[in-house]
Amino acid sequence: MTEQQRVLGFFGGSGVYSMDALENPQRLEIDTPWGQPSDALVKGKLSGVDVVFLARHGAGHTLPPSNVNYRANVDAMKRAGVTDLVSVSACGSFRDELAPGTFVIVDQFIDRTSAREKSFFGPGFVAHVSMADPVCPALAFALATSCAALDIPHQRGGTYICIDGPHFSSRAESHLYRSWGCDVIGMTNMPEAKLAREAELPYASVAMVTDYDCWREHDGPVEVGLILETLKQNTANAARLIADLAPRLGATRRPSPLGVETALDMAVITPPEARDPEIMKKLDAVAGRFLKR
Ligand SMILES: CSC[C@H]1O[C@H](OP(=O)(O)O)[C@H](O)[C@@H]1O
Ligand SMILES: Nc1ncnc2[nH]cnc12
Repeated sequence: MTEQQRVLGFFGGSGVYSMDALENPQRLEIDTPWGQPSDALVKGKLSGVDVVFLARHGAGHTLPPSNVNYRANVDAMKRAGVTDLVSVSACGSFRDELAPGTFVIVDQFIDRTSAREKSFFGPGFVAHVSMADPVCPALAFALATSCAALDIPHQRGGTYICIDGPHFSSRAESHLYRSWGCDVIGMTNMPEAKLAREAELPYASVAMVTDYDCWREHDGPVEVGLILETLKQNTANAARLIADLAPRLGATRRPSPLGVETALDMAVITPPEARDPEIMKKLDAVAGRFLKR
């Protein structure tokens, strides 16, 4: 694959419900075979780069993490022509040095969610994509470089554990996740990152620390009120980060170093004659390239 036009997709998490800097914003009401995405997508330009934005929880934050239709969101991004996906998320921290306000450029995930649809595939079309390296290093590098250029406190790399929520963790769980080597905790990046890989979309996540979860001996429990205070500062930095990231990545792109754009070539196991035609119809966007080969 040679150079192609970039369309940079953003999932805005808690506190990031719009992208005011978008030039010529257009609302895209996209229906998908998996249901409705969280809201209308908004397409526009940032410094000459095509950008599509979607508020993950809806513009009024009406969807709890397990009710977000992750399949519809990723499928809608693909239908909107997105080529690269970046998540901007709030998270709790498991390390003293990752204080509220720090941005972690995640490179690994642990998926502890269960109450969610996790795959576009199933009976009639079986595929096993690799999640060994779930994050696109080129997107992660650009995010970290932007944070450095903007003096946003950040860490390159980190493991994000994803829980169902909506409850925050117990102290015992918080200690357990720390003992597993997790850096941050949130409720949304899984199965989003898995679905992005199935849809052959390079994915990266910036996890913005809002709190220390509840593992620190003398700290009280996590509370949404305290999180919202930190979110305001994080949201302002998220806007600066996005404004810097778009021109840094540029209007054209090269394939991800991980070969994400052809991930299905190595993953699909069901031969054409055994595939269920009904499922194939639903896969017209996410597996469009693979099915047309
Ligand atoms: C408001 S704190 C809990 C909430 O915030 C995070 O969401 P997102 O990743 O979309 O920013 C976290 O995962 C929870 O869903
Ligand atoms: N402590 C925490 N646990 C899970 N999700 C979060 N989002 C922000 N803070 C969080």
